[in-house]
Parts: sequence; C-alpha cells; structure tokens
Amino acid sequence: MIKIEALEKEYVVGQRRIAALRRIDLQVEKGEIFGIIGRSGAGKSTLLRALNLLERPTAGKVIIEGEDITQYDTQQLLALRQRIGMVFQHFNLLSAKTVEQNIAFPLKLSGKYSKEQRQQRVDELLELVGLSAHRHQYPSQLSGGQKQRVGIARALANYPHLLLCDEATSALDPETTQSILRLLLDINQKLGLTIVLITHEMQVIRSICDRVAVIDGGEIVESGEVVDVFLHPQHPLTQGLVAENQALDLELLQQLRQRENSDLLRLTYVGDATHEPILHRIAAQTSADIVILQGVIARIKNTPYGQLIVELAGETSERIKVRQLLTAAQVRIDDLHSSAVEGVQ
Ligand SMILES: Nc1ncnc2c1ncn2[C@@H]1O[C@H](COP(=O)(O)OP(=O)(O)OP(=O)(O)O)[C@@H](O)[C@H]1O
Repeated sequence: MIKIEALEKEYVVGQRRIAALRRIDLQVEKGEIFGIIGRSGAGKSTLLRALNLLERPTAGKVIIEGEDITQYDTQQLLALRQRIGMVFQHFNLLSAKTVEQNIAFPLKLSGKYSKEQRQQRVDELLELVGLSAHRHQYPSQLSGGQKQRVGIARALANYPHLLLCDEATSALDPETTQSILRLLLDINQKLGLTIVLITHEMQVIRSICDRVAVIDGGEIVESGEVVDVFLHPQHPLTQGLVAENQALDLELLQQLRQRENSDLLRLTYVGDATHEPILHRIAAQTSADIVILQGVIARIKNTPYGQLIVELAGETSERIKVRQLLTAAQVRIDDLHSSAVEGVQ
C-alpha cells in the first residue's frame, strides 16, 4: 500500500541544516495499523506529513498504491489528499461550526456530493463515532474525547483509503485514550482502512498496532511485529520505551540479593501458553525452587502474553532440567544476572 524508499528531509534554518529524516525505508501493508514511535524531535511528524506531502521530502520516494506521489502535480496532490484522512492531536475543528457542519466540511470542499448525499454521509459518520446526539453542538461544548471523535469522523468523510493519526490521543486522559483507540481499531476492522499513527507512548502501539517502527534522530532503529518488538526489544531506545510501559519494579529487582546457586530469569510466553499452568507443572517435576518475584499477564492487541521474573534455586542439574522443560514448553528465557538487571526491559 505504502512504500517509502530512501526518504530524507533536511530543514535549513539560517546557516543550520537539520537532518529530520535520514534514509528511511518502510513498507505499510493494506489494512494494517502501523505505528511509528519515538521521543520528541525524533522526526515522527515529519515522516507522517511526508505521506501526504504536507512536508516535501528532500530526497527519496513515497509510493502509494504503486504511484510515486513525489512526482504528482498540484491537481493530483489535491485528489490524493482527499483519499488520505488526517487526525490531529489538537483536533483542529472549526469552532464556529457545529459538529455536523465540521464533518460535512470536507464533503462540501470536494464538490462531489449533493446536499442529500452529504447529509446521509454525515448521519452515517455520526453513528459510527457515537455522536448522533451531539450533532448540533459546537466544539466548545464537547469533551476532548468527543472532539477527537468529530476529528475522526471528518477525516473519514471522503471515504479515504488511508488514515494518518498525528498523536491523536496525546491530549486525552488514559480512559478517553482507550476509547479513542478502540474506535480506531473498530474503524480499521469494519472498513478495512489502513491506519498509520505516530505516538510517543508504547501503550498506544501495544493496544492497536500490528507493526511498529521506532524512530530516533531521523532514523528507523528498529521495526517489526508489535509482539516481537514489545517482548524482545533490541535497541536501547525501544527497551526504554517498553520499560516505561511495564509494571515491573526495576528498583526492587536491583535491590534483590541473589541466593547462592540461583539464577534470576525473565520468562516470556505468548498466546495459548498464557493460559497453561506451565510453572506449576514444571515445579512438580523438580526439586529446584521456582520463586515468582514479579509478573504480568496482559495483551498486545489481541495476543495474550505473560512475563515473569523468577528466581530459580537449587542443584545445577535441576536448574538445567527446569530450563529444558521451560524451553520445551515454548517459554523464552532471558538471564537477568545481577549485572544484567539494569538492562531489564
Ligand atoms: N519547520 C521546521 N523547520 C526547522 N526544523 C524543523 C521543522 N520541523 C521540524 N524540525 C526539526 O526536525 C526534527 C524532527 O522534528 P519532528 O517534528 O518531525 O519530530 P517529532 O518526533 O514529531 O517531535 P514531537 O513529538 O516533539 O512533535 C526536530 O529536530 C525539529 O526541531
């Protein structure tokens, strides 16, 4: 659906040149939710805005449905932007217009629809985002979450193939964030719409994205399926972002005094294994002690996973046996010896 090849963007401010994007290569598949995560200033907005050429790249290609849009003329660009919806962090609603007028606005601009068709489309969209009862209200009379629902409905008005979300939940509280994320997921599933979002929060990626790219200093430092990147982050930046999103108490782990003949392990299991009493079964087959120090069972989008920090103590042969049994049960083992504890994700 989208292919980005060797994309670069340089801003020139006075005598200074700022490399905002450096040789970015990315591919987004049709129908997926693709997340781009990074710290402030990493280049997320520049990259997102390059997808509809609100930001013109300095070099490289942006290929959407087989066409390199960097070669488009003004007319083609206008048509393209109607097929790409955009949702903004601060909603960007027209304050003097009602909810339904805001949603109807892009339909009017396109000039393609009669008044009746516009009204019918607005009704559908109000229903989709759950705001039918608020149609005559003005933005100032709405909560942040409701404003974002209007922003989403407006972005969907012209039947886009692609939805770009620029920190769409960053101005919202955690509960409202979840409800907006559920709405985006619902839209993705109901309409088969491809969504590309940028965020600085791993929670957003974890809740709804299929794949993720991590950006730092204008470069993609890690990318892949969210389950893989979240559970086995490779780059220090990704490890930091994942750690911020986990309820594991790292300080407590660092203070732990390990017993003699013991290992400190992180066990990770994904999918059906999450519901199996694996540790219980293994404990029954060994004289080693398996002490659970911390643990979390949660979901990454629709995939359940568990992550436990355990101390494994006992005879070397028994500890080896436990490791073999864990591996046979598809449990991933990471050793967290005291020196490695600082790197716990
Ligand atoms: N119009 C501009 N002129 C000059 N420099 C810019 C411009 N826009 C962005 N930059 C610079 O480019 C780099 C990437 O900025 P960008 O806004 O894409 O990052 P970001 O990851 O979206 O950050 P944030 O999360 O804070 O919005 C930064 O160093 C920023 O200062």
